[in-house]
Amino acid sequence: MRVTIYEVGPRDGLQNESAVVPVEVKREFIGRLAEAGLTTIEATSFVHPKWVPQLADAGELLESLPRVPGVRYPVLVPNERGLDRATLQQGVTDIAIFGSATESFAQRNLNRTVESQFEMFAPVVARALAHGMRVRAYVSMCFADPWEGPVAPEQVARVGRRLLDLGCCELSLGDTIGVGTPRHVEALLDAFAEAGVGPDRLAVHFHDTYGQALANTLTALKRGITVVDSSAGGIGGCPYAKSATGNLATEDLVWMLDGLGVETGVDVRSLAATSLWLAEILGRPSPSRVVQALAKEI
Ligand SMILES: CC(C)(COP(=O)([O-])OP(=O)([O-])OC[C@H]1O[C@@H](n2cnc3c(N)ncnc32)[C@H](O)[C@@H]1OP(=O)([O-])[O-])[C@@H](O)C(=O)NCCC(=O)NCCSC(=O)C[C@@](C)(O)CC(=O)[O-]
Repeated sequence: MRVTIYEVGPRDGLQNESAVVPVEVKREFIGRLAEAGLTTIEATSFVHPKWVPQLADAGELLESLPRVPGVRYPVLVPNERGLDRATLQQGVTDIAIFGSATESFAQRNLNRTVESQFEMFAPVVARALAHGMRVRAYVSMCFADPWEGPVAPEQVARVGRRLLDLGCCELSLGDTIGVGTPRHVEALLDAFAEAGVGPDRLAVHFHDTYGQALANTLTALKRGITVVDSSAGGIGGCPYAKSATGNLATEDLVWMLDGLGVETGVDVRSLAATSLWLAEILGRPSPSRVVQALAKEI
């Protein structure tokens, strides 16, 4: 078995830093992630720079990224303006749109209703596919929403199905505020199966607020999912969902997968060294237990 790790640290992680990280640091971070063996590294976002100033340097960053054979750098794109900006850059081959399962988050994150988000995304996906790009979709607030409480799995599956039907090749299921447990994961995957979406088209994206991300990931793997999102050192969050903390740490994920004999191609020690380097720059320790444990021997 092989699991593809979809690294989101440079985007999901750095978008939530209070300080703006210099473009040179981002470039070195991404280069080091590729050296550690990660092959899918979500680099940045072409969202409105006023909404996420931390990623306002998206164009400059992409221009200067090392082109490593076999390494892809997907970027978030919410709308046609974002796609215009992304396609100005050489070598953008993968984009991701990001929808919400709930009205409250759709409004706060996209300034749209759940229904009108599809109208915004449809031309983006059509144009990106015509350019030969690969398009992923996210659906956020898959288990609960800070303003609306628990979210019904069927509601998430309905939104997710519509995002996939736009022509996206993969749907990443976001536990944006990190409250889900394995039982919720089972129920959500049942709802997707019911809606005709199997694990081959799904990825999982767990924030680790309540320490459940690894257990949730294992549950998803047992259900046949083979693409897992995580962020180096466990940095991350979402600026429009204040209760969101970091993603599942990539080191915690790799440690578990190594132990299970599942191939990832990632060197956990090299990755932890990068997270320690970044933690020094960010001025606070990595929340990852594996990074903390390896710090003693690196
Ligand atoms: C979607 C919008 C743009 C709508 O924002 P809006 O204000 O409704 O935009 P608009 O379409 O009304 O346009 C207003 C102005 O913004 C400009 N504009 C419009 N779009 C862009 C763009 N792309 N780049 C640059 N400029 C842009 C546009 O050109 C126009 O300029 P004007 O004509 O007034 O001079 C805004 O809500 C936005 O940027 N939202 C992004 C929020 C975000 O990035 N959140 C974090 C990522 S999602 C996440 O983290 C969750 C995830 C994916 O990790 C999964 C999980 O954990 O659940």
